[in-house]
Amino acid sequence: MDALAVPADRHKGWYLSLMAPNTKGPTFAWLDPSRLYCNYQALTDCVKDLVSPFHSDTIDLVAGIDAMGFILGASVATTLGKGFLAIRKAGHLCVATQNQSYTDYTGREKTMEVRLDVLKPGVRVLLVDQWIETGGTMKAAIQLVERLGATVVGVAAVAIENTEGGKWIKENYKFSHCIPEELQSQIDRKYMDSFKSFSS
Ligand SMILES: O=P(O)(O)OC[C@H]1O[C@H](OP(=O)(O)OP(=O)(O)O)[C@H](O)[C@@H]1O
Ligand SMILES: Nc1ncnc2[nH]cnc12
Repeated sequence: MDALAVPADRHKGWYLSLMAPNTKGPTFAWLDPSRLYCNYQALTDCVKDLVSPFHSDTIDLVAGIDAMGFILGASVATTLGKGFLAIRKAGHLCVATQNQSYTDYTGREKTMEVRLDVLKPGVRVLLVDQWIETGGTMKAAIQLVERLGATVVGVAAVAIENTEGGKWIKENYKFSHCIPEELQSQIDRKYMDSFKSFSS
């Protein structure tokens, strides 16, 4: 599908067919949702789907995870009329931070960090990232927020894979994602049927 096209029938999750397949091998994530952000209607509908389960929740702040979680997180924050907090990969914040190490789908040990002067008891946070595969990244972000005494209201991502970690998040936190039930198995096998007709 043309990156900027908008179909007449915008069925649930229509924008997922804008995702590009990985052509670069196993050190990269397997699907590329960032192509859908190029399409204004796709990004708008995606963010609407992510916020919809949280309409009756009190949210003080949206936190997004470095790097692609910044795009969705900031869009979610402005849609909700809330501020945005960046959870960064370590080494970029020039202020006092709380750090958390974790392992993600690459199997490599990484560290993320968050500033100390925003999260505190009573602050209710919606965590946003682009994708949850092993759940290692999101679990580390949850730990960071909770170690500072703030509350995780919920977790939002374009997709939550049915891995052990993905299931743990779904069982323990309120969540939202954009994947219709009938497409979840394609997400879990990291190959969308729409890739068969994908042309860039
Ligand atoms: O559930 P996990 O196995 O922890 O993987 C999920 C993470 O992987 C991706 O980020 P990645 O670091 O690939 O890229 P980015 O910096 O471009 O967001 C994704 O956006 C999540 O942050
Ligand atoms: N399989 C995957 N597809 C897209 N983004 C990801 N981030 C982590 N794993 C991913």
